[in-house]
Amino acid sequence: MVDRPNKPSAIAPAASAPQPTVDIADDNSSITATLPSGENVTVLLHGATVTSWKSGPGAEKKENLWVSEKAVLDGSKPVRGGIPLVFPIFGAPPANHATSKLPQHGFARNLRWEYLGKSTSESTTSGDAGTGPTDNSVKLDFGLYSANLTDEQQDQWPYDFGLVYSVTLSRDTLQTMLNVRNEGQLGFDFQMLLHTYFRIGDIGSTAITGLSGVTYTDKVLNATEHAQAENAVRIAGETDRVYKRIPQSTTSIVEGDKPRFDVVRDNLPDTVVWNPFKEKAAAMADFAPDGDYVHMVCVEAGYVSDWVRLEPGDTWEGGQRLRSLL
Ligand SMILES: O=P(O)(O)OC[C@H]1O[C@@H](O)[C@H](O)[C@@H](O)[C@@H]1O
Repeated sequence: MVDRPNKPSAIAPAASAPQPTVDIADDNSSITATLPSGENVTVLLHGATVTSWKSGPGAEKKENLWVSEKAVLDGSKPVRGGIPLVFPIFGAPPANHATSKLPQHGFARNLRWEYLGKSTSESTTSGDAGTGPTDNSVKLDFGLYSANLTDEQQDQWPYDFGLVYSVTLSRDTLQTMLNVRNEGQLGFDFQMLLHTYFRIGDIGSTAITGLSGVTYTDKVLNATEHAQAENAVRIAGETDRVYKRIPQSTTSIVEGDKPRFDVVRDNLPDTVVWNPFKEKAAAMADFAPDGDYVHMVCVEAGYVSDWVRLEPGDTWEGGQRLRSLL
C-alpha cells in the first residue's frame, strides 16, 4: 500500500441539498423530471404531451392524470390521455377560415417537439429565513417551429411561428405554459387548449365548481347556449361543454366533499368539460378499458371561444397551474 500523508480525513459534505433530476428515455421518446421529494412528471416528445404526473404527501406518489391503456404512444396518433396540447384550432375547424384544412384540434398534439432543456430553482417555504424545508421546482422547455411541419402541413397553415411550451413541476403543482411567437410577415389567428385528462375515483361522486353563472355551448345539444345555473357541474351522461369567458380564474374538481384538483387559468378565458361516458368511450378504439370513463374527467383550460390575433413579431403567452390536493 502506498502511504498517502495528505489523505483527507473525511469527505466534505455536499455543498447543497439534493437537486431535481431529469432523465431522457433510452429511445429518446420522453423526458422525466423528478424532485428530491419524489414527485415526477413525464413528457412525451410526441405532442409535448404530459403523460404522467405523480405527487402526494407519502413516499408512494399517486398518479394525477388518466391515460388510456390503449393510448398510442409511438407518434402515429395523438395520445388518448395526459395533457395533449391543442393548437392552432380547437375542435373541427370552421369552413372558409385559415384553419379549415387542419385536422380536429390542430397539429401540435401530433408532431414531435424538441426538448430545449431544463432549469431548476429552490426556495425556502416556511420557518425562519433559511431554516424551513427547501422547495424545489424544475422546468422543462419544449419547442415546435413552422420548420417542423411537413410540407403538406405548411400548405394547410402557411404561417411562420415559434412555440415554446414550459412544464414546471413543484411539490403539489404542475404548471404548463405556452408561448406563441409570430416569426413571419403575416398576422395569424389561433386557438389553443390544454386538454387535461384528470384521474378521479368515480365520476358519479365528482363535481366541477367555479363555473356558476357562466354561459356555455353544449356540443351534445346541437351547440346550443345555456347558462350554468347550479354551483356544481355533475356528469351523468355524455358531456361536452365549452364554458366561455369565465370571470373567476380557478375551476376545481371536487370528489365527494373533498377538493381534489384546482385548475388556475392564466390568460385563458375558457374551459371545456368533457366526458364521453359509456357509449362514446366504448366506440373509441384507443379508449380502454371501456368502463374507465368513470375514472376520468377532462377539464380543459383554453382560448377557444374567440381567436387570438398575433401580428408579425408579437408574442402571446397563456397556460394553467394544476394543483393536486392529496
Ligand atoms: O377525440 P379527440 O379529437 O381527442 O377529441 C376529444 C374531445 O375533445 C374535446 O375537447 C372536445 O370538446 C370534444 O368534442 C372531443 O370529442
